[in-house]
Amino acid sequence: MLSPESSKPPSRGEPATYGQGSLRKASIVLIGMRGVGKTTLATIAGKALGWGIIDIDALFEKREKQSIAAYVDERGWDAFRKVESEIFEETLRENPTGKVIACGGGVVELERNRTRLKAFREQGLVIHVLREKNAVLKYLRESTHFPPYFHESSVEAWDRREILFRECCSFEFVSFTVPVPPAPVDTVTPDQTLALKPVESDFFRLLRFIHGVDTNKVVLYPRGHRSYFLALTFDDVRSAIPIIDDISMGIDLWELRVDLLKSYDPTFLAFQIAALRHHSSLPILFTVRTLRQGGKYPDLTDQASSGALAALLHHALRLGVEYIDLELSFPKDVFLDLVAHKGNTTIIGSHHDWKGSISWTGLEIRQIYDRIVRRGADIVKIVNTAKSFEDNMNLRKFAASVERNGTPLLAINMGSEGKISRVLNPILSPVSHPLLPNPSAPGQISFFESQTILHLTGLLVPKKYYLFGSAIAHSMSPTLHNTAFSTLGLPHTYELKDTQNVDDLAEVLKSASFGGASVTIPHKRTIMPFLNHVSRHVRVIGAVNTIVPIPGGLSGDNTDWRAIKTCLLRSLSPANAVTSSTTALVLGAGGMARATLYALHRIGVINIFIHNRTREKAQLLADEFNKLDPLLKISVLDSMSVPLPIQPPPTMILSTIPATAITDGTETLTEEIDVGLCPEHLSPAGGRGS
Ligand SMILES: Nc1ncnc2c1ncn2[C@@H]1O[C@H](COP(=O)(O)OP(=O)(O)O)[C@@H](O)[C@H]1O
Ligand SMILES: O=C(O)C1=C[C@@H](OP(=O)(O)O)[C@@H](O)[C@H](O)C1
Repeated sequence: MLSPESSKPPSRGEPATYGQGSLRKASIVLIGMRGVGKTTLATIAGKALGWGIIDIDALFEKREKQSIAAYVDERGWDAFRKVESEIFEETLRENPTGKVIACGGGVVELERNRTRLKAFREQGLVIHVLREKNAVLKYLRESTHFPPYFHESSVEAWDRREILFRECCSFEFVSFTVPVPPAPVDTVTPDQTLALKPVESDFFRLLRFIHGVDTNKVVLYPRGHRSYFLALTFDDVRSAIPIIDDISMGIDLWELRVDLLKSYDPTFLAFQIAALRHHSSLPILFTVRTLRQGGKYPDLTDQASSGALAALLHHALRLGVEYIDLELSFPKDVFLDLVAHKGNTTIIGSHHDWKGSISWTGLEIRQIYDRIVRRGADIVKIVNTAKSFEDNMNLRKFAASVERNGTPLLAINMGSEGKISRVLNPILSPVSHPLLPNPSAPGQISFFESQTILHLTGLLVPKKYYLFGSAIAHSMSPTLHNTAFSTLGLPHTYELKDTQNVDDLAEVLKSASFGGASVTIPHKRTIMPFLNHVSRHVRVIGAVNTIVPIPGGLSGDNTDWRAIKTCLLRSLSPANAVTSSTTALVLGAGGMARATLYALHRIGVINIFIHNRTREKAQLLADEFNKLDPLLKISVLDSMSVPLPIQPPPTMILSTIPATAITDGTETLTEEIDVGLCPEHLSPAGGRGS
């Protein structure tokens, strides 16, 4: 979101894959069945966090100077468990912070270990790792290094232990099986970590959420924009995966209607949530509706059924869902207990009235709102049923009356006469999609329909968006943006504004219909005097590529560096995670090179070489950035045909020069430059120095 920002220079040293902020150092303990990938995940996470990695199985073998299989064969399981427990206890005691600890699969067999894990959970993180049963059992069948269990099969041990892992953990993580190149037992090779990149990215999403570094929440009321969620009404969420790109268009959040799923088994649910997360970055709302509430979950009739619901909702917290919906009619103790343990999960307290027996103008509706607030919900959701069109007006008046209360309200009317209330509701409006099996509530409309109504009723004003630049006829931006607008039902347009003279843009910038612009050469710097604010990134990079009108004027930002940063982080494996010896090579010393240096600085790369046709320009740029942060060591590389003067070879090589010449038909604006790379720059070890 663009906003006027302070002139404070951004700090460096952002961990390469984790993000900045309140990085808590409490150690992470990984538990789970044999072969699910605890050691592998500990290696990936430890490297990316820059934390120590401890594998308890490896410690055992080191201490006993014998393989676990040989030890168990010689002295039996009880003797093994005794020593394992001592090592486990010692490891947890001595490493409360800064370590990722992989436990042996049988650690939960002893009650004292389980008690220890539960105690550890209070100060650190105990994460239960899961993987597809078939894939793990296949691995176990093929592996020869495990001692056999005496009294049961792997499957029996699995089913029995799963309950114990769940009982002892703070969170659960599904490590989906990806094809990995083979490696010796209990080792994780660089090629494997690269193949396991999707696992790393799933795991860090969970970690960022748990630690509050990025809780992936929908921004409510961002400058008048509305937010939407789509209720997934499948009995198995994997049915949504092939259409996920289509159905996610325009929405901010998934609602997983858990009551409609074909099973409420905790492992099935863990895989359902993980599958959705694996394919979409949108946050998830976990909703359970009972039969009486219009859903499919059995009605609560006694203590046992309330207990089962409470367990299901607690499981949602364990899965780290971003939002949970709690009905006001759920037992009060269940509601309050969930609120007390919510961590970074947002609680939506909801009330549904299928008959429309409560009026929006009476006292009772206010009492319902207040009761939900008193229970500790973060957002109140009241769904009534419209009997007349006027009920929608009364709803909006009620919403206005509680607006200053502080707890956001999502209020809609069901039924055909209530449709307009769905359009007018500003936050988290439930929408349907034609590709879904059926709407989750009567009167639900799609995102596209909602935008069309907003436009036709004058509530969504058409805006004009532009690309400012010269010789831009080839740009794909109009096609991209206009396709998005028409697909989403938005009335806006995006067009090219092709000019060499920046003053030609003044009129467009002042026009009431101006919605925003992308900026390219030659205006990235010269546009700045026309703007009221520029972001702190722009101040360092010295170029604007995005203009957004905000209250109080025009704001300029630079998103080039973000794209470069994202691209780099996506391709860095934990094996070549950024350290103080990581080196980067940048070609070119123009505007894009500035954004590149900035992106490198933000991910913590301090050793940078710049090569440029004109040496002086590269030197000026290096000097300027070196002054920004004394830790930076940027130097000029005179020739591309010699190796870098320091080892290891560059982990990243970034070209900021045009791949082809750019002309405007008459004049060559930039030439095509052929840069030959020295073979030593392209180390087969990818900058890992080996
Ligand atoms: N997500 C995954 N996809 C594919 N293979 C995996 C995954 N996670 C782990 N593996 C592989 O499974 C095997 C067991 O992993 P390991 O980390 O040793 O498990 P654990 O420590 O839980 O016994 C290794 O061969 C590893 O490469
Ligand atoms: O399941 C078990 O009882 C065991 C699992 C192994 O650990 P991993 O799960 O780390 O492979 C290892 O501790 C030992 O073979 C016992």
